[in-house]
Amino acid sequence: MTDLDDFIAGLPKAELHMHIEGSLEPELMFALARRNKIDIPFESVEAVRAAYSFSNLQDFLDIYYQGANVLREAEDFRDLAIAYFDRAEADNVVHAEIFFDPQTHTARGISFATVMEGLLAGMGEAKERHGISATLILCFLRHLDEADAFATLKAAEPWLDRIEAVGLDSSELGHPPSKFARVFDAAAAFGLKRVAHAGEEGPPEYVREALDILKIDRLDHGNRSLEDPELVARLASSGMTLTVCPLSNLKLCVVPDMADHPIDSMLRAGLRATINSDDPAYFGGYVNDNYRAAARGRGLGREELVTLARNSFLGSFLDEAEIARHLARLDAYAAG
Ligand code: HPA
Ligand SMILES: [Zn+2]
Repeated sequence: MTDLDDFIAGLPKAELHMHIEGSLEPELMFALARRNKIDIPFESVEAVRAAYSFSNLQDFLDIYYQGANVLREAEDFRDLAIAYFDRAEADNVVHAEIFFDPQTHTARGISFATVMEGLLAGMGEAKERHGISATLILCFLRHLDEADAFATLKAAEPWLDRIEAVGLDSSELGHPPSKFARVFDAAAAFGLKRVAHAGEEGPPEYVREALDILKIDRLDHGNRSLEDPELVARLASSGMTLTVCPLSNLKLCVVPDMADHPIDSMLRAGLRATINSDDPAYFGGYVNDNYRAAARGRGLGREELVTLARNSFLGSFLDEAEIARHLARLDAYAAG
């Protein structure tokens, strides 16, 4: 490990863009398949990993939804969450705002309650064991229709005190944010915060829709905003947080090479960019791997790394006092 790797390892950070179903490692996939007596179309853990070669977002999503099929019981969701938090603790993640995709499970006959009970149990144990605070972001699958999203919001009603925000994920192209205008309005009326994936593969116009129509509090990915200088200026002046995912961008061919990643351009443009792992089991690394890959690819130094970690707290949905507490720790670390 280099000095910079060590510095990244010790940096206190929040993770704001991580799909819990995307943290399902092949080893756990096999263990759950065995426990639940489910056939999976792979011979070995190595064969699963070998299948993780993607040329775009849809390529990945097809295999990601297939992987989630082993998740059946509340205990499975708990085990999944615990595995993520154990790994996150090793990366000095002190706070995590986690996406989950209820429709991936309810469509298979798994109840909303089963998913919630399992995830909440894992989050409770993470708090106890590691002191990691965590909240949940319910993502609507944008390839499904508005009625399905509304049914999901309805199923979430008994759990709203344990859900921080709604989000929007899955196949972006052809499914603009405006498709979910009324669902996001309804979520806002429940007092939920709003985030959306936009500008990963979709055009800058989708980012504008997410801002103007969904009234998002945070932008997931947002890479293609950079094609539109006026949009960049707007995102910068409004202090919008972008949850950027470097290894995901590389694996899904959003960037051709880490040397071409725009993370430092984003910072120079005044954007509040953060670094996150997206789907760590599928993209070859957890959050510190993402910091390291970006640092190597773009020659980031300590100052930029501290800014990225600072942004992760500033962009979180924690209250001001908690943010101040985390920033004081971060400043103490950065001062050596
Ligand atoms: O990066 C992503 N984009 C869209 N949907 C997703 N679902 C999991 N990860 C992603
Ligand atoms: Zn994502």
